[in-house]
Amino acid sequence: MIKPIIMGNWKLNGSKKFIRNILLPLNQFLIKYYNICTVIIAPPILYSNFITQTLKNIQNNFFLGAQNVDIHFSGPFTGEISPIMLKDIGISYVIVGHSERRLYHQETNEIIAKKFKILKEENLVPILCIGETKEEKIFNKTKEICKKQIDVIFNLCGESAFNNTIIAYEPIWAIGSHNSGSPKEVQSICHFIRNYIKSKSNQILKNFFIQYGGSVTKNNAKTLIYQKDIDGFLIGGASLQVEEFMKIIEISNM
Ligand SMILES: O=C[C@H](O)COP(=O)(O)O
Repeated sequence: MIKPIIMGNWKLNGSKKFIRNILLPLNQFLIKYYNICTVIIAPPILYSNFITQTLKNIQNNFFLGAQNVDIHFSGPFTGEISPIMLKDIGISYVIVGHSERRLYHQETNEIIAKKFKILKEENLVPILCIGETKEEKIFNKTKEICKKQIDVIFNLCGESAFNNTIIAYEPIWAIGSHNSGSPKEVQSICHFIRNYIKSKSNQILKNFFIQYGGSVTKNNAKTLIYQKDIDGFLIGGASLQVEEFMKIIEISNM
């Protein structure tokens, strides 16, 4: 069995107090899971330094991630953060293509592919979010949408694009909805995604993982993580509650 990769995406939430309350106990808790589980937290990026200072002895299985990156390495791009800067402050994993970025910041598949590419050039691990809207699901277009979101990456980055990467399958209708979709249904899409990526990769795919995201809680984590093609979770709301998040980590390692 592979080590589950559990990521908390804090989105636009957090404060110094919140970090102390959540991350100090979480860091301690992770001692138990040394070497059997990878946990990543993506806070608002400006807190990264405060987090490393506060935690001091950060566990080896605990990483900081970022929620976004720019498509440039440097230059006159006000308000942006480059992959070089992320690497410089010790970030290893970066979310790209989250549906909230696609929706509220007009990020197209093409922009997302550029972000994916620049991260790979800096040897950072992109976590590419893909998934369909409710309407697309109703019209049975889930696979078509996922394919499209994947193809644009292959087109820009070549056949080895998905080595050392993660795809987070996040159906948009499931995000923050208290409805994760049935584990069987999620498994079947994750299986499709893995096979599709394998079929388009020119060589044996190395270090490629699939996370599921969308209303993951301690109540549904167990049946979801038991699915063959779900290697971990990308968690929003439940990552903001320390007890709940720790329970999900515990369940994912049973
Ligand atoms: O990045 C995380 C996802 O958007 C899932 O959010 P959620 O767990 O609150 O549904």
